[in-house]
Amino acid sequence: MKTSFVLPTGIEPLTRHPNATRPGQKIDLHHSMCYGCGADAEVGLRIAVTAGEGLTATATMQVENWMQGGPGVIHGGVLSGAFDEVMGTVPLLLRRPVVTGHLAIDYAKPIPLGSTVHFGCEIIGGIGRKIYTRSYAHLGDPDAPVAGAHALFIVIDLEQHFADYRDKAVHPS
Ligand SMILES: CCCCCCCCCCCCCCCC(=O)SCCNC(=O)CCNC(=O)[C@H](O)C(C)(C)COP(=O)(O)OP(=O)(O)OC[C@H]1O[C@@H](n2cnc3c(N)ncnc32)[C@H](O)[C@@H]1OP(=O)(O)O
Repeated sequence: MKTSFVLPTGIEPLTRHPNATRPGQKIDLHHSMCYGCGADAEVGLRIAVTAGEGLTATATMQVENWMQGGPGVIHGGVLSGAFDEVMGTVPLLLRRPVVTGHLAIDYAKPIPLGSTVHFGCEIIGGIGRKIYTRSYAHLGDPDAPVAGAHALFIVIDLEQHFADYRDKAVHPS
């Protein structure tokens, strides 16, 4: 798939944490009100990410009517959010919390409402606190991708990063 994302030189391989979620199990360490994965979010993508071998994962998302952009197809921003969620979850296999620094999406085909989008994702490697990932999406045939993505995630101190915002957090009612 065509992309203009350029990976920097000097990316080092990274290693799965020994206590990481086992292959085949859902990576389930985020909160229930998350727009990307939360079951209690008022509006959300409800993406389930499953750990794969090594530093890989898979995920699925149902394309619902509220996700419409162009007539009959998913909005590009919704797909972008889905890639962000999938790729942002995979660094948990390193047991390192991250936030998105840079996200790049390549749209290859329109995705119809009612589809199930399947995602594959892997961690390419890292440099210091920077973790690079890539992902692709298909509608059932992995040899026919409909979109791809690359991202840079930055490892954060979870407590410190959200310290000024926790009083604004929304909780399940
Ligand atoms: C929801 C979150 C929960 C997370 C916890 C639990 C995780 C559970 C999984 C859940 C899955 C969620 C998946 C969704 C994830 C989001 O959507 S997160 C929300 C969107 N992202 C944000 O809000 C981040 C906002 N930005 C920031 O807070 C700050 O810019 C950052 C990213 C923390 C970096 O700030 P900093 O710590 O001061 O570090 P800084 O020195 O600026 O940057 C570090 C390095 O990255 C480089 N860098 C930073 N930005 C860029 C860039 N855009 N391009 C290139 N290089 C960059 C810098 O140049 C620097 O490089 P070196 O000098 O080390 O070579």
